[in-house]
Amino acid sequence: MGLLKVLKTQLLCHLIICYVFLVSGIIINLLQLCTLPLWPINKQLARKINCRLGYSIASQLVALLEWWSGTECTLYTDPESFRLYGKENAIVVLNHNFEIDFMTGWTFCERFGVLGSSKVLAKKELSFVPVIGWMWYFLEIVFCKRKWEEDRNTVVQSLRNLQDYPEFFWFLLHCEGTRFTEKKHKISMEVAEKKGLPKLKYHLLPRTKGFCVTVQNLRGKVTAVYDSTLNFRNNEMPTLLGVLNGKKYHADLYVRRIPLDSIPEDESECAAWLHKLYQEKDEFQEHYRQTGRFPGPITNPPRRLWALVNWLFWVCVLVYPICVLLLQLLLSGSTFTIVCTFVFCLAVSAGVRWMIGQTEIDKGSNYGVKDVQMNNN
Ligand SMILES: CC/C=C\C/C=C\C/C=C\C/C=C\C/C=C\C/C=C/CCC(=O)SCCNC(=O)CCNC(=O)[C@H](O)C(C)(C)COP(=O)(O)OP(=O)(O)OC[C@H]1O[C@@H](n2cnc3c(N)ncnc32)[C@H](O)[C@@H]1OP(=O)(O)O
Ligand SMILES: CCCCCCCCCCCCCCCC(=O)OC[C@@H](O)COP(=O)(O)O
Repeated sequence: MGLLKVLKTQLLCHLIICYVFLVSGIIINLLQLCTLPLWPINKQLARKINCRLGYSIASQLVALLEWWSGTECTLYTDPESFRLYGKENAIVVLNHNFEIDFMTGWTFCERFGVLGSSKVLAKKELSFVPVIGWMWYFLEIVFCKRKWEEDRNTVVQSLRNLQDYPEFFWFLLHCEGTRFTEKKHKISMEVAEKKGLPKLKYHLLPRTKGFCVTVQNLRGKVTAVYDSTLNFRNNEMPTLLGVLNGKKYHADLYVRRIPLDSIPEDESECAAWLHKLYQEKDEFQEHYRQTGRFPGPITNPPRRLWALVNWLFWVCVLVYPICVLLLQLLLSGSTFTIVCTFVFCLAVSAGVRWMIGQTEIDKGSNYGVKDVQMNNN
C-alpha cells in the first residue's frame, strides 16, 4: 500500500499519465474533426458520436480523481430529486472556489451518465486549451468573453442551438463568473453594498445576465435548476497537481432540485431570484463551516468502471509504442536525435504544465478586479 503511494508521486508516472492524456486527446480531437462532414447530413448522429468521443477525454480526468487519487464524493440531496438526476436536462448553479471543481463536477456527471453531453458557460480563453478546449467546440459548449455587450448574441444563439440536443445534459453555470479570491471577494462586496444587496461571506456577488438568459433560452428544454454547493473536507484546497500525486480528498456536494417553472420569467425578477439563491447558498456554507456537513440526507452514488476501463484502454494502446520509439531513438546512437527527442519531451512537458496552470487560482484572471477599477475611474 505504501509502495503504491510512493509510486503515485513519481515523475515518471506523471509523465506517462500526461502523455496518455495528451496523445489520446489529440487522436480524439482528430476523430472529432472527421465528424465535420456528418453535421450537415445527420446532425443528431454527429452530436451523439461527439458525446462519446468527449466522454473518452473527460473521463480520463474523472478516472484520475476517482481511481488514481481515490477522492471520495458525497452527495447531500433528497431521494426524490436523486431519482431524476441523469434523466432530465438541468441547469447546474455551482460555487467557484476550487481548482478542481470542474473535475468534481465531471465526476458527478459521470456517475449519473451525462458526462459526454455536459455543458458549461465557459470563458473564451479555455477554448484555446489543447484537447479540452478543442473538444468543447464539438460538444457545443457556450463560450463568453465576459463582456456582455459582445457576448449577448453569441450566447443566446449557442443556447438556442441546444433546444434540439439529442442527449440529456447538465448545463453548468458558475454565476460568480470567476474563482473566489479574498481580493475579488472584497471588491465584489463593495459592489453589493452599492447595490443595496446583503453581503455574502463565502461567495462573490453573482452575475445575473448569463443565468437569466440561460433560463430564458432553455425553457421548455430544461426542467430544473440544480442548486449545487461544493466543499472539501478538512478545509482542503485541492489542486490538480495534488490529484496527480495521488492525494486523496473528500468532496461534499449539496444539491437542491428547483423546478424551472418556479423561476420568474421577468429579467429583473429572475436576477433578484438569483441573488436570493446565493444568500441561501451562503447559509449552507455557514452551516458546513459550523457542523462539517450540509443539511439533508446523504447518498453516495458509486463510481462506475467505465472511466477506468476507458483510461486503461488508452494506456494499453499508447504506452507500448512510445517505449519502443524511445528505445529505438536512444539506440540510434545519434547525439542529434537523442538531443532532439529530449528537447521535444521537455517542450511537451512544459505544454502540459501550462495546461495544468490554467486550473490554478493564483494564475487566474483579473476579472472582477479590473472592471470595477475601470468603472470607478
Ligand atoms: C446531481 C449533481 C449536480 C451537480 C453536479 C455539478 C456540476 C456538474 C455539471 C456540469 C459539468 C460541466 C462542465 C464542467 C467542466 C468544466 C467547467 C470549467 C469551467 C469553466 C467555467 C468558467 O469559465 S467560469 C467563467 C465564465 N462563465 C461565466 O462568467 C458565467 C457567469 N457570468 C455571467 O453569467 C455574466 O453575466 C456574463 C459572462 C454572461 C456577462 O458578464 P459581464 O461581466 O460582461 O456582464 P454582467 O452584466 O453580468 O456583469 C456586470 C454586472 O455585475 C455586477 N458586478 C458584480 N460584481 C462585480 C464586480 N466584481 N465587478 C464588476 N461588476 C460586478 C455589476 O454591477 C453589473 O451589475 P448589473 O446590475 O449592471 O447587471
Ligand atoms: C490526466 C492528466 C491531465 C493533465 C493535464 C490536464 C489539464 C487540463 C486543463 C484543462 C482546464 C479546464 C478547465 C479549467 C476550468 C476553470 O476552472 O476555469 C476557470 C474559470 O472558470 C474562471 O477563471 P478565472 O477568472 O481565472 O478564475
